Amino acid sequence: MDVISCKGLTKNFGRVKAVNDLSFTIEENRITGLIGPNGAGKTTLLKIIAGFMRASSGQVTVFSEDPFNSLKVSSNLIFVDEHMKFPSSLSLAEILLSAAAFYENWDMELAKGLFDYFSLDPGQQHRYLSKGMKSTFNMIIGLAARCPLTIFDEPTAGMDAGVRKDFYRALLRDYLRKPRNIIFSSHLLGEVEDILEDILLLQDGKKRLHLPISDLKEFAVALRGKKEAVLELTAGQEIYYQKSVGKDHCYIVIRRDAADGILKKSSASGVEILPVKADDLCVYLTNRNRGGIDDVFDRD
Ligand SMILES: Nc1ncnc2c1ncn2[C@@H]1O[C@H](COP(=O)(O)OP(=O)(O)OP(=O)(O)O)[C@@H](O)[C@H]1O
Repeated sequence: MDVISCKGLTKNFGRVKAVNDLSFTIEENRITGLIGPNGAGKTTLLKIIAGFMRASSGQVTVFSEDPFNSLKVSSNLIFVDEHMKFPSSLSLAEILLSAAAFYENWDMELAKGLFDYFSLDPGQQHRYLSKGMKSTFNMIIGLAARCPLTIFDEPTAGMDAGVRKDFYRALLRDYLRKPRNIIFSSHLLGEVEDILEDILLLQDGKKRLHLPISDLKEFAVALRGKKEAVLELTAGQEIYYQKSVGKDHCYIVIRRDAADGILKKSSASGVEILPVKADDLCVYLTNRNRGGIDDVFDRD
């Protein structure tokens, strides 16, 4: 069953198309990573899915309903981001108690376990938490709420590397115990790829890729060797990334399935075939300049 379905979804802000003709479906009980560079449209898409914002055109259904103004969607969803607000008079311990009364599937044991593990102070007020501690507390609410649709929009703002690692592990452990629909947005795939099942890669509001993470890891290959040999082998192929290596060598990334014939010829021409890491590939696919930052310096 599809939990989320979008067809031709578009959101305009004046002349900016934050979400541009987006079509995809998300099946039940998946952890999907929504990945893309700054301004790709991740938050806008998540807000439309959550029903906080109406699309300009196209269709979106969540649990088979239009999420905008839907009680069914809002009561089955939690949206975790750095802007989460709680009543300012409540302490953290009181917020946990109110959350327990509010969320049907709330797991207080999990909430308290994580709360103690991260050494949060029950008497503290949310607004006085440091940035990283605020994100940690919001993440605890997001996990313990055990909502059928759990959306994390860049949830790790301010968290140090150790807390981020613990959070990813906690998310995975809890998901395995209680599978549900989780969408997790991030600029960086590298840190989160081990917990994701699928990835939806956005660029300029458009879908660049939507596939299982295991397929993404096999999606492209790099050819490295003498410039003329690599250019000859990759002639006519769509090049995702290209850089010079030393004076007369180069490194070019192309799609693996386009490279079948090339792979056979490569050893004869002394060209190496290398795997491409999933997070590097996402950066290459969403970078407007095929040579990355080097393009700025290699103009002449
Ligand atoms: N309320 C708004 N009014 C006008 N433009 C907006 C508004 N919200 C978003 N935008 C624009 O829409 C585009 C997509 O923004 P969005 O915040 O969805 O991207 P994002 O992928 O979440 O970015 P980031 O990773 O930097 O948070 C950007 O060009 C942004 O400036």
